[in-house]
Amino acid sequence: MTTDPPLVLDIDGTLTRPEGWGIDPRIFDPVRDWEAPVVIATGKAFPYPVALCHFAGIPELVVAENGGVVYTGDDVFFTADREAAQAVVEDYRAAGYSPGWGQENTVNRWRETEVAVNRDQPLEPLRKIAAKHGLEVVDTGYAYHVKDTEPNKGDGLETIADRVGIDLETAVAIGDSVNDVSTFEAVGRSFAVNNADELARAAADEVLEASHADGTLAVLERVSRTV
Ligand SMILES: O=C(O)COP(=O)(O)O
Ligand SMILES: [Mg+2]
Repeated sequence: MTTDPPLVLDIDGTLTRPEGWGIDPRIFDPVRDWEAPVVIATGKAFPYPVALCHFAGIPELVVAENGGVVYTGDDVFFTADREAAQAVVEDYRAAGYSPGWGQENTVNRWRETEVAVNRDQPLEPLRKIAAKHGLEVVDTGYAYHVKDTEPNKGDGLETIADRVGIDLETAVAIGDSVNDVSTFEAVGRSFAVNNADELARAAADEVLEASHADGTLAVLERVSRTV
C-alpha cells in the first residue's frame, strides 16, 4: 500500500548539488520510484524539465517558464507569448546592455513565453524597461526572467492537477525562490530549502535545515509513506 503524496519539484536551487549547479544524481532513484505523480515546476525553458522527466524515467508533467508553458502529458498550454519580452530585450540592447549569454545560446533558444537575462547584467535598467512594457522581471537567483505578470507556476500546477486528477491539498512542494511562492500557496505542504530566498522562506510552511538536494532528499524521506 502506498500513500506517497503528489510532489511538486523546482529544479535550480532545489534538485541541485551543494555547489548550486547541476542535478544531484541522488535524486533520480527516489523520484523515479515515487508512487504518486511528480510535477516538475521550473523557470527553465520547456525542453529542460521534459528532458529531466525523460531521463529520470517519469511521466512528463511539466510547468516551464514560470508557468508560461504547461504540459499535462497530453496537452501543451501557452499562457503568454514571447513578443513583449523580446521587445523589452531589444530596448535593453538599444540602451547599450545585453542579455549576457553570447551570440548563440540555449538559455533562450527554445523559450516561448519569456526571455531570460544573465544575472551579471544590470538589473535596474531592465526592470525599468520591462515596467514600461507592462512586464515584470523575476530574479530566481539563477537568471532574471522578463515575463508577463500573469503566468506563475502555481496556476500551471492547477491546470495539471485538474487534467491529471491530483488533489493538491495532499501535495508537497519544494522550492528555493520567489518563483516557487505560487506553488507553495497551491499545495497542502510546502518546504523551502535552506538556500532559499527571503520570499520563498516566508511563503513556505517550513524552512529546511539542509540546502539544495540535501534538503529535498530529507523531505522525500520524511513524507514518503510507502510501507
Ligand atoms: O530558470 C531559473 O532561473 C530557475 O529555475 P527553477 O525555477 O527550476 O529554479
Ligand atoms: Mg529554483
